[in-house]
Amino acid sequence: MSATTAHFTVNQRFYFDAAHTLEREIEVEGSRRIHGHTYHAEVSLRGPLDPATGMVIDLGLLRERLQGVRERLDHHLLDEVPGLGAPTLENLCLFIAAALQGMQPPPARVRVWREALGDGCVLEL
Ligand SMILES: Nc1nc2c(c(=O)[nH]1)N=C([C@H](O)[C@H](O)COP(=O)(O)OP(=O)(O)OP(=O)(O)O)CN2
Ligand SMILES: [Zn+2]
Repeated sequence: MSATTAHFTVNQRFYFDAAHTLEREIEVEGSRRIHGHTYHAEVSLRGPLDPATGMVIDLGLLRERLQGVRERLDHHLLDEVPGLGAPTLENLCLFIAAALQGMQPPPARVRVWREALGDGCVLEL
């Protein structure tokens, strides 16, 4: 396979601590009470190599964008974050993907998980 036709997937991770409430059909009381989680997120971008740079994208550029996303989530009450909707793992994946609109290459996968609970969500784009 030649370096000019190959596609690569590059990743960047970040984490944030946030509080939320959630309307659920089970564990109703505890979920309605404000409580917090440490969330982890990983974004994957997939694209060809730029032969001039030897990179799909400079990961520093992705880190800068993700820092902006992190600032909108870290130490926030997720219920109040504009554009998020119900503060679920699924909506966090969509929120992060939307915040990366216009990136080249575009995000191919966004994963959000809560390590302590062992639950997570993957958005394949
Ligand atoms: N499909 C989804 N299901 C659930 C989500 C979600 O985002 N997507 N989220 C939750 C809640 O966030 C919930 O807080 C997690 O609940 P639970 O597993 O009960 O964990 P605790 O908060 O009770 O964990 P502690 O052990 O107390 O830290 C549920 N479902
Ligand atoms: Zn929760």
